[in-house]
Parts: sequence; C-alpha cells; structure tokens
Amino acid sequence: MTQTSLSFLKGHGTENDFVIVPDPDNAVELPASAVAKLCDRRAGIGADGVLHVVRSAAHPEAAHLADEAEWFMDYRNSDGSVAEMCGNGVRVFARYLQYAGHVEPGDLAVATRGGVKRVHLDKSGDVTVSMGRALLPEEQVTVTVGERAWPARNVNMGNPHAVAFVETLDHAGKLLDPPPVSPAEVYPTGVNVEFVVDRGPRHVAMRVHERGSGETRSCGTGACAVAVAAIRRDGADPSVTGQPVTYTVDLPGGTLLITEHPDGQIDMTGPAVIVATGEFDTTWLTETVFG
Ligand SMILES: N[C@H](CCC[C@H](N)C(=O)O)C(=O)O
Repeated sequence: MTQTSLSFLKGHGTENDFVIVPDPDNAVELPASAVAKLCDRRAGIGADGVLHVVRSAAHPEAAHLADEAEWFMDYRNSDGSVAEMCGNGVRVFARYLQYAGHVEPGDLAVATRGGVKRVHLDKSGDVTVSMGRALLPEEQVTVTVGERAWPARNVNMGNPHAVAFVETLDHAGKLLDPPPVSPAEVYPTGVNVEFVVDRGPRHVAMRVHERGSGETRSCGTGACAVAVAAIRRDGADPSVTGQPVTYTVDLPGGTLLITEHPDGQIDMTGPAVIVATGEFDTTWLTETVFG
C-alpha cells in the first residue's frame, strides 16, 4: 500500500529523541530505509530512533503478549536496525499513550521485543520502568579507543552492552565510529558501548556509543548496564547485601535513577517529554520515504 499520509510526534527522554509513529493496526510498512530517512537530522525529522506504536494483537511479534500489554513498542534504531529494548523509548512510549488518551497516569504495561515492561507514569512527570534483570555473561571483553584499552563489563539488558570504567569521559574520544570491542564474536549483532567515571558515592557519569544510532545524549538500557556494573564493582550487590541500592547516572542529556533490588529487578526513573506533533508531507513521503 502506498503511504500517502502519516501523522507523527517527536519526543525525548533525557535527550534521547524519537519519532513516534502511531499505527494501532500495524498498517504502515516501515522498512529500514524508511526509518533511516525519518531519523535523518537534515533531510528528515531527525531522531535517535523510531517508536512505532502498534496494538500488540496486530503485530506478529507481540500478539502472544496482547493479554498482558495492549500496546507494543516496535523500536527501531536510526540506521533502521531493530533492537530488543530501548529504556528511554519505553518512557516516551508510555508518555505518548497518556498524551493520546489511551492510558491515565499510573501503572501500565508495554510489550517490547525484550518482553513486557511494567511502567509507572507519575503525575510529577517522571516515568519509572521495571527493566527486568540484567544478565552478566562471563566473557571478558576489551574496549579500545585509539592507544587506550580497558577491560569492560559484559551486561545484557535485553540488548547487549560493554561497560568500561575510564579515568575521564574525554578518553572516549569523538565516538564518531563504534569503538572496537574484542573479541568481536562476543557480540555477533553489535553492541552498545558505555564509558563511565565516578562523580561520588553511588553517583556516576557516562557517555555511550549506541549500536545502530551512534553517540546519543542518553541510553536508558545503557544507564542500567552502567549501574549494574558499578554496583558489582563497589560490592553493593543487593542479592548479597539484601538491600536495594540506587545509583544516580548522569548522561550528557540528563540524569536517570537506577535501582537494583535484592531479587535482581532493576527500576529506571526519568523524564519523558512530547515535544511536537505533525503530519508528513505527502510528496516527501511517497517520493522519499516510501518511494
Ligand atoms: N541502540 C540500542 C537500542 C536503544 C537503546 C537506548 N536508546 C535506550 O534508551 O535503551 C541497541 O541497538 O541495543
């Protein structure tokens, strides 16, 4: 079907920004090439990714989750690639559902490729997502930038991360290309790479090169991976201490609070903002995006 009209919204969570495409019946084909054009910061709207908003029952990858979560976040990176999970994206997705009148503030569930996520939309404007448990694969990996290399913690939040503790965030360099991670075979589908420094007790700051999007101002799953790695480095593992622990994670685009509970569940809290609504130009859509 030729797409001749399409509404969209723009939103962000700690400046990780998204084009939101409401499409309850999953009628809009979004090939990778179309996503890349929508995300192009010069010739398109511009974003780190697309949140395709689809009723779970209407999407083959989410129909089995429809009883648990009415809506499915079909997330795409700005290069058009599909990722299992997007933490900032879930907060913005939930904010969109409220903006569109589909949900009231309070508790809701969102289906993702990384499973169903429980979300709390607070009247304060903050959004808390239960991100599930981190997996900590044993393989040790190394991250290299120029002449420097660091051992990195391998953390999976539904999507893969390599977390390197560095002396200064400047050591991450310009991050124009994916920092080499070895052995590369550990991450056959690529990896999100985080660089972390300490700011104080249970307080870190990070930069991230995201798989499929490049350096972003914020990465929700990355902030969770960083907090989990720091918690273990600091001997504060809640499964050992029996106490939940919260780390403050500063990112270039804002701050996220990450809490890990004794049962391993991780909560992420931060803002989510709808910036604008719009309608794509018919000619641009048919000739450029879907042509
Ligand atoms: N680039 C990531 C997906 C988006 C993650 C990030 N934007 C977040 O907020 O978690 C990946 O390919 O795994």
